[in-house]
Amino acid sequence: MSESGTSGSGRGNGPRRGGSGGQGGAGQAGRGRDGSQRNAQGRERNRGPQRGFTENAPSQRTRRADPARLVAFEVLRAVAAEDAYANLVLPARIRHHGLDKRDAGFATELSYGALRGQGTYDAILARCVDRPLDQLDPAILDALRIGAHQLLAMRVPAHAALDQTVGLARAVIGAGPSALINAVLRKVSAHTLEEWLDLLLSDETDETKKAAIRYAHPEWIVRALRQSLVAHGRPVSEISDLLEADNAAPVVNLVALPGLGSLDEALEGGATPGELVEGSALSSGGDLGRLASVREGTTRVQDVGSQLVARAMAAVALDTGVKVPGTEGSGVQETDGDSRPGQEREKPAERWLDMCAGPGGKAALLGALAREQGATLLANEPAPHRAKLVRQALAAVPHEVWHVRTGDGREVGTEMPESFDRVLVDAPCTGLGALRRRPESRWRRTPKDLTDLGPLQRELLKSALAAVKPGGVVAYVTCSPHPAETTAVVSDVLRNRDDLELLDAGAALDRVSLTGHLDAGHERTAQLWPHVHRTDAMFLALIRKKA
Ligand SMILES: C[S@@+](CC[C@H](N)C(=O)[O-])C[C@H]1O[C@@H](n2cnc3c(N)ncnc32)[C@H](O)[C@@H]1O
Repeated sequence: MSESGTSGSGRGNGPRRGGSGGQGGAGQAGRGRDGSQRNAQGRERNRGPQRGFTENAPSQRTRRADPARLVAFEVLRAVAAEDAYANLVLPARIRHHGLDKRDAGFATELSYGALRGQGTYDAILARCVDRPLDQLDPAILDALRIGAHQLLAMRVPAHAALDQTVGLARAVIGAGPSALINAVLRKVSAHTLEEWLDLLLSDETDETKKAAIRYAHPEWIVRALRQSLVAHGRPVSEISDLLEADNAAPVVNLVALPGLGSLDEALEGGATPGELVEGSALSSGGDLGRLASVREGTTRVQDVGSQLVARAMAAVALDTGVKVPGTEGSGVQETDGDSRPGQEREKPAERWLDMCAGPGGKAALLGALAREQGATLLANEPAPHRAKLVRQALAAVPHEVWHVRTGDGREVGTEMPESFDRVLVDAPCTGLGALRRRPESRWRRTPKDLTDLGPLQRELLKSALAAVKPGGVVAYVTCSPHPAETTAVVSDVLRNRDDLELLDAGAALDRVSLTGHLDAGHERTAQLWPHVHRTDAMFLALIRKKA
């Protein structure tokens, strides 16, 4: 453990309401660098004027960069300057600097929290800097964001947050800016996060602007998520819970590939059985590489929402032309014509297609399910490096079950018409339903992404509908709840087509869930939510081509 006050890390969250700023986490009592005592929640910090800063001038303070803070700073710099993804840069920087487990946790919390909370922190910093933030050197601004997150949302003693952030700036930006950083962070530390929010929001009447600052989301995303709640039949009053859920670090979910993997080792190691879908568990944290089944690839990290939609696609009834009266369109109650007693016929193996497979999370689960059901899977992905990841993901599934195609999904419908029994279109989307997973993405996305992706999403769905056999089912999935990429795509593509029927996706999800009542369905499509189901906001529509 470093001596730099990193022992007081909170959980991997963005800014939170509440004076202590921290919730959850180990919260052990400890002594800071200056010997000050912290209680179990680290609450000696955030006391405004009472806090005992060292009176040293910045030039007399720490001159070295604490490795955990340096990692966080490098992550923020790579995200801002190189358009990097934090979740890819962070592990590489942690390895490069050889951080131990605890410092790695601190660096994760600091970098993810500072990135998620950027909107709130920038609003606070703007009150503490004597010029517009965009006139600051971007590296200084990133150092200030790191300092603000420590001061306002982590259980780091204020003096350590200041001293170490100034030390970091001296080491990596230069001596000049350290006085500015010191002065600004002192101003930031004069209030708790809740006090800052009161100050910032006291004169604000616009509810969108208020939510944007309080929950650190761009205003357009606040509006988009409100619209999404309404479109999927949920009360708009849930918006605060949804925005707050985006700021919580997601628990790592595991899936044991059916028929191939086992969760025993994970459960013995402290994982908790998943409550929503069979074969899943909530990881107890730590290095998952310690689990042999994870190393083999038979147990994988996968959001429960992804597991549910993949299982629903694999389980939904195909239209074999034999109907049970009163169950038309349910997608779950029709009998399989081939399985009637006394009339058994050799059933040809089903062919499944995962049209947008990279990096292969759902393909691995579908491959395992296909093996169990005697089906085969074609996993398609146009980007060669992602197609390689799909092969790696599928490596644990016997090779005769699957094949990876590197190509454009829009061409599959014409190249392989009416060839597949089940098709998954996990369409490229804005990812507005997975903001908690990608801390920087909310600041990177723009409303234009929604309009740009629309034509591709429609073409992929049309291609899938051309590729599916009569009686077969297409699952259209996004990790976004926005109506422009969910319900609007489905209704546009289904318009004027009497050969297609929308199955009840909510019922199909219920059927593969452990609870049997997810309450995700609305007008025959289904939407999962981080604040309701603790999953990514996955959308599912199931479209069957009439036999
Ligand atoms: C949401 S991701 C799929 C995630 C994947 N199903 C999984 O569970 O790991 C969308 C994928 O679609 C791919 N994609 C983009 N354009 C495509 C196209 N024209 N045809 C097929 N796939 C495409 C992207 O490269 C990306 O890998």
